[in-house]
Amino acid sequence: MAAGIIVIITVSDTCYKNPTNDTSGPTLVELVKSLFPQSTIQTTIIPDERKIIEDKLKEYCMKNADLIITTGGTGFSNRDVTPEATRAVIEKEAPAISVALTIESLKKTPMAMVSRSVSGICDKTLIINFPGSKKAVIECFEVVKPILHHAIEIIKNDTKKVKSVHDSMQGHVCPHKISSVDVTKVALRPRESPYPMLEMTEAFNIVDSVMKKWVGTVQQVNIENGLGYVVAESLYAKEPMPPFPASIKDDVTKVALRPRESPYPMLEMSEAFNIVDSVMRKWVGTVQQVNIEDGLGYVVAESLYAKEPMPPFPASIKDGYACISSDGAGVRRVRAAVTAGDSFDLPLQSGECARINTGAPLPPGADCVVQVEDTKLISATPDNETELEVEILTAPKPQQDVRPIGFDITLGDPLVTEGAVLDAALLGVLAGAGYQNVRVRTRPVVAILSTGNELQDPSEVTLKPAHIRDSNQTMLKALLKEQGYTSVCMGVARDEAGALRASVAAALRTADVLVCTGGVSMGEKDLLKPVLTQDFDATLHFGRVRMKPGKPSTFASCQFEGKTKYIFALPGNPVSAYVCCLLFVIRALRVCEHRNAEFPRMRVRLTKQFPLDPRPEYVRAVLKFTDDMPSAEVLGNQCSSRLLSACGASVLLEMPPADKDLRCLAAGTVVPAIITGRMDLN
Ligand SMILES: Nc1nc2c(c(=O)[nH]1)N[C@H]1C(S)=C(S)[C@@H](COP(=O)(O)OP(=O)(O)OC[C@H]3O[C@@H](n4cnc5c(N)ncnc54)[C@H](O)[C@@H]3O)O[C@H]1N2
Ligand code: MOO
Ligand SMILES: [Mg+2]
Repeated sequence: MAAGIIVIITVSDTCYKNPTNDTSGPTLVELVKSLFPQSTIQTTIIPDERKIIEDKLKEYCMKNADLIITTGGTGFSNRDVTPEATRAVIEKEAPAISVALTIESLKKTPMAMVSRSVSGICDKTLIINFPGSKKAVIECFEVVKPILHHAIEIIKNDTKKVKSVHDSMQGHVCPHKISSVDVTKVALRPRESPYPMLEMTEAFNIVDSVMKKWVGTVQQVNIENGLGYVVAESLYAKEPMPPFPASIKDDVTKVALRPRESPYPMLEMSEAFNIVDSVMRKWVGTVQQVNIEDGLGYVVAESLYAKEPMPPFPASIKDGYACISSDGAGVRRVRAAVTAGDSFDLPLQSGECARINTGAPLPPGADCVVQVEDTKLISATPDNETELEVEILTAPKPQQDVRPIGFDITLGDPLVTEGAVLDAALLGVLAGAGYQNVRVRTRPVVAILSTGNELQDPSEVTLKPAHIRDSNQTMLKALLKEQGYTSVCMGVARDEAGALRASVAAALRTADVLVCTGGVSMGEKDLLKPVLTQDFDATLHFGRVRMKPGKPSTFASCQFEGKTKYIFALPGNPVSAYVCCLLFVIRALRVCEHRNAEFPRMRVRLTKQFPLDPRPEYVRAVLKFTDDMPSAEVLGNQCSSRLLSACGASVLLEMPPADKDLRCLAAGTVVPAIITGRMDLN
């Protein structure tokens, strides 16, 4: 066997702190040396940290080590995580090795039962876990010794096909076919692609296994900028939430004069939606110009047409030879070469061809392209740098493998029509068509305001008695961003008429649409509705909706400094704010842009039974796509204060209200789901 790299990793907190404690590592080195005298043996000592173990294993797999033997961290204690780290790195498990180790070790000691060794293969590397003691290492090595050479040999041989693809992906040429080809010798280039044609599944597996070895690190982001990142640590509640017992209903005993019934009629959802639509439709948007770099998600306000055809010249679809089709099959003189970006003016004559590349313009006179695979080299210059004659093996048809002028886009074709939403492909089309700027419909400026005497800034470490941190501003800003809208945060207003008045005025000065949370229900500190009506002369379009969560949802508009402003005063409970922002605010913003305001819906199957509320309920859930119909897993307790119930949600299940005949939906019931989030969050 060719000499390779063999790695011994000692996994142990104590040896890491003091390497002189390591006896099993050096013992293993001696054993390995005697079996693989030609190999390079590398050793390292690392602590019992899963991420560090994984990264070390990946690092040596990347270096194409033949064998990695770990010693330590296989037991039952909390810190023993070597098997878990190994399992995360290997692509194929080799369970028989671990079984053999266990059987043989059990003959010596029942303690073998508390070793959880894992063995397996990652690409070209065999990884085996040994326990941590010197004695165990000697015994285990005896067990695997007879198979090591053979196992390593098989793993190496089996990877030929994969290796050629790995190499080509890494910019190396495929070794067994064209490693000797000098790219300047055009005449010697292969007439068949040397790269094996993989099936999609093979390609996916290779991408996965190569990318799995990417050794990422961990970085810290501020929660303001965290949207979409994958969390690298588990975080735990430092305080209970709420930190004090909170009454579900306000204490009504002390404030003699407030109404005992809400004066706001309870609207049905359909009525509330109709009101949002009809009020927001009156928003008079204008048109603004954006650079295509910033255009993603905007609604186009003008139709744009192609100013040039695409391609602007007849272009080759293949790497091959531009020919005259009426010449038929047979030998041609290779008159010249045209690569992409070149132009070529001299017309081809009968009996001639020009070497041509994909995307290059056809020379005048040529009317077809013959791909290189369908040709044979007849003669070349002695240095092989130029082809002189090639044989066209099959008679070409006119226009074969040619994209004529305007094939993709004809001059004057509509590229984008008014009302389209700019996505990645459209922006690419505009870039390709020479449009740098595009006129789009303006969007209302959105401001977010939290209200509540109990709220502290999220950055504050210590909570004052009876206080909580403001989660709504951060959440709503990110939620709007997820849905494609920007917003500005206006801070927290105290539950006092003067403070609310000042904060609302500041927000309305900045924004067209104000989204505020809290202070809209029945408590004596719920002052937002009276402040809006009395101080801003606002029209309350609705103040209560039959929905859960979100019952006291409020929508108002007013004139402020000569402009119409719109206020969504959402309930303070974080989940109510989350759901109502999706259902009302996003809807309103889409109406302003004259877009389809409805989220798409799909039918999904409940995995568990669900008790119904008297109000129609919007239940946060994730979807699993294991069956014909997606199944919906409800994200735990749906209390409107528990924002964890919205974490990772991709849908809001539309649950019907309970009635006397139907109080609970059985598992398996099909319900409509409003698609509000991404389906691929883990
Ligand atoms: N007597 C009644 N009491 C309540 C009713 C009712 O019909 N009759 N409705 C309940 C419902 S339903 C909801 S929802 C809430 C809505 O309350 P408000 O909109 O008045 O909001 P607040 O009272 O200010 O706060 C409610 C809850 O949310 C917490 N909160 C507020 N803002 C934030 C924030 N920015 N970040 C995190 N948490 C926040 C606040 O501390 C409260 O716990 O009213 C019920 N009461
Ligand atoms: O409507 Mo509230 O949002 O049920 O908790
Ligand atoms: Mg309240």
